[in-house]
Amino acid sequence: MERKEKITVVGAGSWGTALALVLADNGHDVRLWGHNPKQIEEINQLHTNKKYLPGVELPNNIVGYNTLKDALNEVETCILAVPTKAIREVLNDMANVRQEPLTIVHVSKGIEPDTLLRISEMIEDEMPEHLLQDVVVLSGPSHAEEVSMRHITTVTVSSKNIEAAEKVQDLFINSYFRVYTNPDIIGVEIGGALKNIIALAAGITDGLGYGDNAKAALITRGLAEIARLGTKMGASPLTFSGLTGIGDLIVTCTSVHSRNWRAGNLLGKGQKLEEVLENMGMVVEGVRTTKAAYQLAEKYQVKMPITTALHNVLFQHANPKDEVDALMTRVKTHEMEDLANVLSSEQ
Ligand SMILES: NC(=O)C1=CN([C@@H]2O[C@H](COP(=O)(O)OP(=O)(O)OC[C@H]3O[C@@H](n4cnc5c(N)ncnc54)[C@H](O)[C@@H]3O)[C@@H](O)[C@H]2O)C=CC1
Ligand SMILES: O=C(CO)COP(=O)(O)O
Repeated sequence: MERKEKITVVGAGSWGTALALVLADNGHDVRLWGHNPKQIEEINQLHTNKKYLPGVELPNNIVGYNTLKDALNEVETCILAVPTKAIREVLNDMANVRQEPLTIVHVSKGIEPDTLLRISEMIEDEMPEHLLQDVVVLSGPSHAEEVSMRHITTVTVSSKNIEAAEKVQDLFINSYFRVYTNPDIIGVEIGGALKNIIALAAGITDGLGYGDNAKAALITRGLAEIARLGTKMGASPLTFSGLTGIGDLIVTCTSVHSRNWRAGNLLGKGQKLEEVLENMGMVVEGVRTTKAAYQLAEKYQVKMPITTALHNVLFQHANPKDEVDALMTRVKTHEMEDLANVLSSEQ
C-alpha cells in the first residue's frame, strides 16, 4: 500500500482539477488552490468546478484553498498547474510563504518567450535553491475532460532525479491513469510544449476545409520539425516517438477537447486572433509557444517551416490559406533528413 500524502495542486483550472481528482481517487488528501475566492467557495460548498469541468462532481478529499500559505503548509509535493504565463508570479508568491524545501511537479506545456527557458528551467530560475527539493514534469496525451471521467489515459513523468520521478509515478498511477518514467526531461518538455503549435495549425487546416490527409501531413512533418529542434537542444530523438511526442501530437491535433485545435479552427474560419482568445476563456498555450519556438529555431539555426508559417499568421497578419500554399510550394526535398545530407555530400 502506497503512503497517502497531503498534496497541493496550485491552479484550479481544468488540468489542475482533473489531476486533483486522480490524486483524490488514490486516497491522498488533496488541496486545490485557486486565486478566485468564488471558485474556491464553489469547490468547497457544491463540490463542482463548473467553469472548467462542467458535470464533474469532486470528492470530499479535495479541499479548495484560496490562501497559498495555508495550502502549502506541511506539504512536501505540489503540482503546479497554471498557464506558463503565470508561472513566475505564482512561484514568487509560493517562495514568499514557504520555509521548507518542496518538490514541484509541473504539468504546464510551454516555453518562455525571450528567455527561451523550458518550464523546469523557469522553476529553477525563480525558486530559491533552499526551497526546491526536486522538479518533475508530468506530460502526455491527456485531456482534462477525459481524465475527469476516468477514461483510460497514459502519461510520462521526468526529472533530473529519476527517483523523484518514480515517486510522482507512484502518487498518480492507478487503473485508468498509467504513468511511465523517462529520464529525458528536455525531450519530454519540448515535445509537450511544441505539439500545441502543430495543433493550432491542424485546427487552421480543418477550419479552411482541408481533410485528414492534411492533418496527417501536419502531424508527421510537425513531429519532424519538433524532433529537429529538440535533438539540437539535447533531447533524445527516441522521446519524440513516445507519449510526450507523437502521442500528445495525435491527441491534440485530433480532439475537439483541445483548446489549441479549437482556437486554430476558429482562425481557419476567419476569426481574428484577439477575438478567438477573448472568447476561449481557457489558456491557448500554443500562441506564446509559437513565438518562443520561432526564436529557438533562429537560435539553433533549425528549419521549422510549419512553426514559421504559424508565426506569420499569428503575429504578421498573414492569410492562413496563403501560408498553406507557401508551405506546399517550397523547394522539393527528401523526407528523411539523414538521407538528404548523405546525398548532398555525395554531389
Ligand atoms: N486542460 C488540459 O487538458 C491540459 C492542460 N495542460 C496544461 O496545463 C496548464 C494549465 O492549463 P489548463 O488547466 O487547461 O488551463 P485553464 O485555462 O483551464 O486554467 C488555468 C487556471 O490557472 C489560473 N490562473 C491563471 N493565471 C493565474 C495567475 N496569475 N495566478 C494564479 N492562477 C492563475 C486560472 O484562474 C485557472 O484556474 C497549461 O500549460 C496546459 O497546457 C496539460 C495537459 C492537459
Ligand atoms: O495538452 C493537452 C492534451 O495532452 C491539452 O491540450 P490543449 O491545451 O490544446 O487542450
